[in-house]
Amino acid sequence: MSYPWEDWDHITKIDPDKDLVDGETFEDVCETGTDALEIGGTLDITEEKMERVIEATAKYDVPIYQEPSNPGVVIDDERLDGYLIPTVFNASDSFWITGAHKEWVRIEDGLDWDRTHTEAYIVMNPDSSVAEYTEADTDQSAEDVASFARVAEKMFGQKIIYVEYSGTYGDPEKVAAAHDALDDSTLFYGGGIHDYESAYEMGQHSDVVVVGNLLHDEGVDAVRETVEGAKDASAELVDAE
Ligand SMILES: CC(C)=CCC/C(C)=C/CC/C(C)=C/CC/C(C)=C/COP(=O)(O)OP(=O)(O)O
Ligand SMILES: O=P(O)(O)OC[C@@H](O)CO
Ligand SMILES: [Mg+2]
Repeated sequence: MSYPWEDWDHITKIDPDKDLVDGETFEDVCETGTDALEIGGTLDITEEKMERVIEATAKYDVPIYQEPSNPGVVIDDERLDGYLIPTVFNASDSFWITGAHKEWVRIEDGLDWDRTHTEAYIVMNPDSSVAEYTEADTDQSAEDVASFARVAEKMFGQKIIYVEYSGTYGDPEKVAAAHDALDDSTLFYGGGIHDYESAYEMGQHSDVVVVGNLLHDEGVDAVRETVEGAKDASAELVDAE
């Protein structure tokens, strides 16, 4: 079976609680060359805010996925290509590993399993709200990160492994260790990507780079540069094979 993210190099993560830069539109976001949009954030996500982003982005060619931060914010909307449901492998509170998922499945009947996929997060920035929220143990060496990645792929069948440094640029050595540990699963990297160089570097050590804050802080021109960095790194990896 093949999955859409196997062809992606770059994702733009849109926080429905934050605005775009003045004068920019969601059409501009869709024209950056990014391969997919992930809509979600940790704080203050409401149904109205989610719907507003879906409404504004669904008409373009770029696939859109919701990434819910808790079961209460999932939107049932045919225009979404699917749902990317996090599970945090290094959370201390099991609610963020399987508990929230159990609650979700218990309250929702008729989940669309064909459009529902999981992302195995390894949360690495202790100062991020996602680390606090999930009580993640971020003190992980490169070997630890690689081992989590391998466990996620081989023992838990995860198709997407996500090394998450949300808000800060990560350690390329740890990201590379996760990448090397995987056979077929797709490695997402996110955190602090802010220009061509940073996207290019992490693009060399992962399959897909995820860009979040930059869109809301700097805007679409900056995001476009990161698309170029990620695409150039990916093209080189393909050439090297
Ligand atoms: C079962 C369902 C439907 C949901 C559970 C989902 C889980 C386990 C969520 C855990 C938290 C998580 C990994 C959320 C994903 C989104 C994310 C990392 C957002 C980053 O949040 P920001 O609001 O940008 O905050 P920081 O950058 O400060 O971390
Ligand atoms: O906001 P940034 O630091 O780009 O991080 C992107 C993403 O991994 C957040 O979940
Ligand atoms: Mg963030």
